[in-house]
Amino acid sequence: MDDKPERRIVVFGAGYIGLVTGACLAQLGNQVVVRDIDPEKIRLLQSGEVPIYEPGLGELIARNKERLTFTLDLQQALNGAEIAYVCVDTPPSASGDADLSRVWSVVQSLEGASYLRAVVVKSTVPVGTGARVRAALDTVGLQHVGYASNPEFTAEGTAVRDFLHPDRVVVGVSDEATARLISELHEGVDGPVVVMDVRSAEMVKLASNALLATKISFINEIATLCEKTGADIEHVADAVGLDHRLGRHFLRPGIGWGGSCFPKDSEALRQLANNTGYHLQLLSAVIEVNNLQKRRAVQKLKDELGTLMGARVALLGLTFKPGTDDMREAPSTVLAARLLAEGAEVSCWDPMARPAEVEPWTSTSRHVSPELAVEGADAAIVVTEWPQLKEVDWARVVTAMRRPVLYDGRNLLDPAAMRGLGFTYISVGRP
Ligand SMILES: NC(=O)C1=CN([C@@H]2O[C@H](COP(=O)(O)OP(=O)(O)OC[C@H]3O[C@@H](n4cnc5c(N)ncnc54)[C@H](O)[C@@H]3O)[C@@H](O)[C@H]2O)C=CC1
Ligand SMILES: O=C(O)[C@H]1O[C@H](OP(=O)(O)OP(=O)(O)OC[C@H]2O[C@@H](n3ccc(=O)[nH]c3=O)[C@H](O)[C@@H]2O)[C@H](O)[C@@H](O)[C@@H]1O
Repeated sequence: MDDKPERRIVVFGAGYIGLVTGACLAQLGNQVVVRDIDPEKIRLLQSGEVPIYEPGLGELIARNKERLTFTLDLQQALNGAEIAYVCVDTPPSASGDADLSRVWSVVQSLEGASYLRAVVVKSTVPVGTGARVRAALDTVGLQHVGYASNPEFTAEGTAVRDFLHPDRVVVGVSDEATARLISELHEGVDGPVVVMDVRSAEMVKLASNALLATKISFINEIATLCEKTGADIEHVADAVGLDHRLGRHFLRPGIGWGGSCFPKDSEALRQLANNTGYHLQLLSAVIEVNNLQKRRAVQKLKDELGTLMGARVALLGLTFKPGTDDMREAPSTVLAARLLAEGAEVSCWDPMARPAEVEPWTSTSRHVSPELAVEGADAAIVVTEWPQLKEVDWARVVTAMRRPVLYDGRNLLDPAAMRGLGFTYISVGRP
């Protein structure tokens, strides 16, 4: 790593991916400028604060402050930059296809960047985007600049570790020089660099997320069948997962997958197929199973309580998984909307969700502890498996609730112990 040249890199986007990419590339010995168009994010970063919660990120940024700067200013960002990383968001558009407007805006802004040798897209994009970016670069006079697709596989909550110790780094290129440049940038990263053509690299990303989502929806369907047949999904998943060809990862049954990526990327892949005239039947079912999983939870409470009209239901955990403050497409958002539509009153607790993202549920009251959120409730749902929920004094909670109905959407708690305390305890796929 010592004789590796120090590169000047500009990263576009100071979000979950851009910040981790920028900080890790600085840690690997490069000079990095992260550029965003959100003045508040840049203000926070310039004053030493990190606008998102990602374990280890704040420390990494602080450790590399000599090599890592943040700016709103495009010219300052491009000044001397040899490599431009595109890490902007690619949210779903009204048609379900990925909205690439932010990617195009970055590509247009590169015109005149005279030191540039390569543009690298890390944002998740439809297959074929690279060819369009290549054409756009040619149009703005950057024919000599190489192009690489370098999709990101990090998960929120473990992103810094995932970046520096990945299972693989995928690099899609069409020329040798760019392949060498991007491979060299990854010296010091503890994982194999796999080089391929651009379209295949773009497909690896979408296929990986779709397969992970498929595993979860599959185990959730088997869990439903366990409920109907008296089998226990935890035994089933453990023993199925012991087959090394199948593995235990992503066989955790629950209330459904959410987050900023599985929902949007599975829909984008489905639409990508539709655009070619091919219907991805399996993936469509995977998405449908996931949608049903959240509705089934509400129906189960309805079965228990008779009606949800006027009932008070506590949501325990709001973020799409523990270890993050990210609420994008979190199952809690669907549960809250469904409960409110049924006429229930919703209370909630989460240690990390940002207040602004909970505010839209106008009739929701947020509490500082799970104990306060469930007080006087007719039912509670464990939505996110925050470790704090393991520490709750459930013996006290059972007496504080109006009706002690507990739906454990993450199979976090012990069924026998909870029933022993007097809860009407329902979990996913367990007797
Ligand atoms: N969040 C995650 O764990 C993962 C995300 N990805 C992909 O990475 C991409 C980025 O995702 P996140 O970081 O989560 O998004 P994010 O929404 O957290 O961050 C995107 C940032 O880009 C900024 N931005 C928008 N237009 C810009 C422009 N023209 N110039 C500079 N900055 C601009 C936004 O202001 C925002 O701060 C998406 O395509 C996502 O699918 C891939 C793997 C994991
Ligand atoms: O493209 C992305 O953005 C990222 O999407 C996921 O990462 P992330 O969304 O951070 O979170 P995961 O840990 O994968 O969890 C996603 C959802 O699936 C749920 N899940 C996960 C695993 C499981 O066994 N069961 C299950 O219900 C989680 O609760 C969560 O709602 C992938 O794991 C990353 O590899 C990928 O880079």
